[in-house]
Amino acid sequence: MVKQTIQIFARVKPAKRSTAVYSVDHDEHGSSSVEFLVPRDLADGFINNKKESYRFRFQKVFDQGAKQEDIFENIAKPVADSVLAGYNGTIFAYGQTGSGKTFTITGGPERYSDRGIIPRTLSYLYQHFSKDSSKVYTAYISYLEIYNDCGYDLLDPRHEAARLEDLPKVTIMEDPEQNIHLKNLSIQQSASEEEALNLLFLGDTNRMIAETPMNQASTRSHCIFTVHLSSREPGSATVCRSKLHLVDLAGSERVSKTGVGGQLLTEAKYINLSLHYLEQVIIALSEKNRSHIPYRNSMMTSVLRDSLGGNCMTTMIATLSVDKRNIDESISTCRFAQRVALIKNEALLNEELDPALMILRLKKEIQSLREELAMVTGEQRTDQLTEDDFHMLQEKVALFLQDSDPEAALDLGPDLRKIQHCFRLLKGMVTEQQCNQGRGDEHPSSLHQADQKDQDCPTPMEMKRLRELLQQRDNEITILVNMLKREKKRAQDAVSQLEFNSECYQRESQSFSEYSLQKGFSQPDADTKSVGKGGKPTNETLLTESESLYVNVVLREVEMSLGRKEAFEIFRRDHEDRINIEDNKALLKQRFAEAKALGEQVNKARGRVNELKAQLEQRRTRRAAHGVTGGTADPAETDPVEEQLRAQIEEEKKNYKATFGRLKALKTEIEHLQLLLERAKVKLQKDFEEWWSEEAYRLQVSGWYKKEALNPHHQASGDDFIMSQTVKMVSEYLCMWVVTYCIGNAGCVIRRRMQCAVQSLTPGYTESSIPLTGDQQTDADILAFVRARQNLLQRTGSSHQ
Ligand SMILES: Nc1ncnc2c1ncn2[C@@H]1O[C@H](COP(=O)(O)OP(=O)(O)OP(=O)(O)O)[C@@H](O)[C@H]1O
Repeated sequence: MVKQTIQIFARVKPAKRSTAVYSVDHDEHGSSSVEFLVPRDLADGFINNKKESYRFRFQKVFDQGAKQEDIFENIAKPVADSVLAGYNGTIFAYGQTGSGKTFTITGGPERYSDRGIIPRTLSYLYQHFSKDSSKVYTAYISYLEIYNDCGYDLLDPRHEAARLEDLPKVTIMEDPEQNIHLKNLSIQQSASEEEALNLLFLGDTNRMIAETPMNQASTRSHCIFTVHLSSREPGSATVCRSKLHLVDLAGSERVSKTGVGGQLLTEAKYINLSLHYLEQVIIALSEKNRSHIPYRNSMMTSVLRDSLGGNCMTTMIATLSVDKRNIDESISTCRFAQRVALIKNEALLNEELDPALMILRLKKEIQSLREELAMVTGEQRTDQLTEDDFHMLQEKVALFLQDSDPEAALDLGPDLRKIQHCFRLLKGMVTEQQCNQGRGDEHPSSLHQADQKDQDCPTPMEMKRLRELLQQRDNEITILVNMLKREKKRAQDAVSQLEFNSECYQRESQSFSEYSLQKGFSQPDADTKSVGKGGKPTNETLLTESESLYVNVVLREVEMSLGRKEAFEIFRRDHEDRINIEDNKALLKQRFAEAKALGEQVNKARGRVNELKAQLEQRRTRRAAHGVTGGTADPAETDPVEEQLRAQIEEEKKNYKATFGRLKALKTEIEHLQLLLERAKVKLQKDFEEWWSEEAYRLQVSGWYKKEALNPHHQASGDDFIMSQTVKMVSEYLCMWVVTYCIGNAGCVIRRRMQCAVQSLTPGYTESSIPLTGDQQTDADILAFVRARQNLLQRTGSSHQ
């Protein structure tokens, strides 16, 4: 058992504005402290008015310049090591909103170097798994979000289709030993770093998708990313199980400071309540002689029960913002950390005997003892083996070769005939493999076969792994092909939808004019029929209005669909993340080129090794032949040429290994960049959808407004009404186009342009009342369009009279 207090660290977020006066000191024992100096006039609220200096001690304080790598090396790596050794570990980030919790735990969305604790820890764990061949490791992952004290599974694939509230809630169950179990939380196996990162990406994307302006889940929810690890030595029945929780808590600011109401206030209360319960648990734990710890008050404290005062090595990172206006919250965060530092945890090595493995082992032992006995007592059989026996033995040998367990045995019973047959089978396989290797030597790409013939020919375990890798790649290809097919279909659908919409538009315009002719709007007495006394519309007028509204809606949909694609292009161009996306794309391209160059280097090194090996082989054969034909050279004597060739081979091998290592690291970076780009794409799409529906709504409202304003035309002439409404609609449609095409070049915010367009269509506007963008070219375009529109209106008006 390891007794340890919770380790506390602080990280200061780089400040953009003027900062408060603070300093960070490191002492000779390796710990450090942060001191805030608060001038009297700034000290308000809960801060003691008389005190001006606040000093807090931490294991280490990371000032503004600290890199993500430093944070991982100093904070996360020791915890990951203890998790690998079989202890539970937790790292949680605590601090006010925007102080850098997510940046520290998950990382920034822009650069590869901004990867946070989770991706770096995953990388570290999987590297360890591949290096340590003394144990068999298995990793599972879960990702829980706690929002308004309800739990949600971030790895639930239904996230994309459903709202957060509609998803099944994760609930807490307790067994008689008071162990916590989470119902509805999936735990997914992850065989590689790539799979684990994909799960992290899936969870983060789900979290982002569930966000709405009213539900900024990332700020208001707690997230717990957990790696469930189990390890055992091959053949051993003792399993070591440990858990690593990486926790991003919700913002810790006080409700009064957030200045929110309604739904946000409810959320803020929940957050504060759960953080308040966390504080209560921490106070209770730091008090001596407290028997009851109120873990059950909130879901978060229940889930983290082991991490707080239990069987866990826990580390807290206090994230601090040193902007002047945030200083009180930073002091409050530090105070909280000081209390946390008093909590003692007792971490146990989580070893247990797996009963199933134990039974299996004992069964095997009994069986082999029986076989031994049969051999000793001479119970041998002499009749011939049947075809079925041969078949069964072949299968057994195949299974035996595939088994990754080095202690696996061929279970043949006390039957010499079977044992001998299996030996024959194995001999046949080895001979065949040697023949293949001989052939493979001639091929430059068979480095491993040729190069490591005598040292490291692939073991059955490696073969199995390669086979699985192949299978996985096949699956990935299938998924990608399906995705491509889907995308292609979607593109085709979009084109046919576009064609359909323009047809619709033409048809509707046509039917609209036919309809208006039928309804007699072009006849001079039409208005007397449709308008009742006092100018009030009769039922017939109302019917006409609802019909025209229908046409109006169709036209709007048409114009939206037609403009959507172009609008998306412009939206994308103007989006705040564009520069990052472009940078990442460029970086990805560069990395691909680097990877290609490294791949070529690897291949060259491989080729050179094979060439040198062939020379070595030739040299040996020549020397041997020379010895046989009675030459003078002594075969036992060392040959300097051979020595040199060997040295060159070693050198090339080193070169090959180093380049291959670099290529592998580059692959991880490329995969990460691809994930960053994918996430940026999802965000862009989501932002666009929001903006687009806002604009659609705005246009709808403006349509209603104009229809109301056009009501006097109903009374004057139905024909005028139809004409002017059609003109308005068509011009609005044109406006959308002009706005998206012409003005787009100016690079101004598209929202503003749409507002200009909508405002220019409202009755009673003048040229001078049109809001302009400030860009000369753009403003000239807007004014030219508005004038053209006025001319069109006047011309259609006069030709009508
Ligand atoms: N150490 C840092 N270096 C550079 N940028 C940082 C750092 N810490 C935070 N940021 C940036 O500050 C912004 C806010 O950080 P982050 O989202 O991590 O805060 P948070 O505490 O998780 O907030 P919330 O409670 O809303 O989730 C982000 O844009 C992030 O990239």
